[in-house]
Amino acid sequence: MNALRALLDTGVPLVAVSFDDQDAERAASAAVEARVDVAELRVDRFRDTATDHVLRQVEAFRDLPTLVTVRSAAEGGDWRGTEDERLALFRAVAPRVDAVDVELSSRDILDEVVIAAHEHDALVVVSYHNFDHTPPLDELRTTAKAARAAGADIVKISTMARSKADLKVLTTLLVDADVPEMIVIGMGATGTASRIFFPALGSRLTYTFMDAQATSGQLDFAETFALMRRFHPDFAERKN
Ligand SMILES: O=C1C[C@@](O)(C(=O)O)C[C@@H](O)[C@@H]1O
Repeated sequence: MNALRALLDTGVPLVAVSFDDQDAERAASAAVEARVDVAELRVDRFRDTATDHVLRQVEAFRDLPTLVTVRSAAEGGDWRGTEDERLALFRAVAPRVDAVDVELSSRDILDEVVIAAHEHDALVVVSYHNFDHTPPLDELRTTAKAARAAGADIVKISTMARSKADLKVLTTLLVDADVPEMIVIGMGATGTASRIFFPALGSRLTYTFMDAQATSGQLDFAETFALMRRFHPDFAERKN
């Protein structure tokens, strides 16, 4: 059974920590010790993206559910290789991870990534990021539906929240979701509340960091863990 799916099936909100490839064995044992739910490996931030190296990093996190992200530059990531190389990496990790995250805008490889992941029972997060602003609700709904239609097991929408109105748009998107599984994140300082409170409205995963902050508005793991315990009784119970 896919370990991430089993966790999602409990319905309890999950906390992910994003990692690069620095000292993976140490980072992985710290994550297990801290009771992290999901390790997001940000392969686009690795110093080395050779397949063997990437597979060794994945192996280092074997005791945790793993989610591999190779974020395109177009959506704020550090990937500088070709789309063929990116697809090859997704194919190489698919048999060894619980999930992959691929952007809806990565049209040239999206279908192939979904096929490769599903062939190996890995879940697919189809994502949309907007580091500039939060688009209107209708537009986000269309994006979420397109992500679902593309084969997403989980649709992730992450946009820069600059106002309460933006948070309202994201809240409505999440609450009135007509796609089943969603992760919704408001980035930036105004969005920070969403990282703790959207899980109460059904957002499945909140992202944190242990070493270096990955995105503006993120809280570190320790603070997130404490706040999640404080505001989510089911989370507190699972982490007792
Ligand atoms: O897309 C997301 C969410 C994120 O950007 C955040 O704002 O927490 C962090 C990324 O690592 C992850 O892939």
